[in-house]
Amino acid sequence: MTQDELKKAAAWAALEFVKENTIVGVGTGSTVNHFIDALGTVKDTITGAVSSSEASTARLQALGIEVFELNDVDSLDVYVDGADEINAHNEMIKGGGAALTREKIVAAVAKQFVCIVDDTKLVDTLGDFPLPVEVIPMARSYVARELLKLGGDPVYRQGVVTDNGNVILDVHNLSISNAKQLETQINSIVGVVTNGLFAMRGADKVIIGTKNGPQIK
Ligand SMILES: O=C[C@H](O)[C@H](O)[C@H](O)COP(=O)(O)O
Repeated sequence: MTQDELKKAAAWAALEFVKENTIVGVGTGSTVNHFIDALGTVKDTITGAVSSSEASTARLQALGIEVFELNDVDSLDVYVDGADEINAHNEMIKGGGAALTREKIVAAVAKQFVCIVDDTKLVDTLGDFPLPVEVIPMARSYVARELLKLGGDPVYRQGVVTDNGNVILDVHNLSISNAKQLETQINSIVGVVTNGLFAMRGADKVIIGTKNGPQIK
């Protein structure tokens, strides 16, 4: 099976966590795109979706799924999203597609975070994937200097502007032994909007696409 087929298998398996007559929290990325396709097949049984990016919103609406503003929704039963890396504690690096901040906000509202990944995303230690940090544009150089002090090598993601009008620094060469601590530490740098560590609020369930079929843990 190709990596994309593994992503698709994990994404479709997430339908089992979607309850009738609810609003579903929807993440961003190539794995989630398969989930949106799956959601399209049950669109008449759900109330709609809250989206974590302009890209996912466009895809949901193209399938005729109503997209609600998060501010108009009190709670979400489930949030389904992919990850760039995930460890055995269900802590993740996300933001490869620059959608990390809205993803973290929608995830915070959801009762359950279901992470959908192919098995190449499983790691022992987070940090091989460069950690995305969303930064207010005028703070970019200052934040980069502070990230250097933490032992990382920040690289400006040229040409990328987030849905919130900000920029991304990708921090290379981090070997992350305490993800919760680093998440908090980076978020406390002035000018950082948020970083792509999802450790304080990790995944509750993980669906892994494997060649033997989707595994849920
Ligand atoms: O900003 C993007 C998101 O965090 C994605 O969920 C993450 O990058 C995984 O994306 P993909 O499913 O395309 O590997």
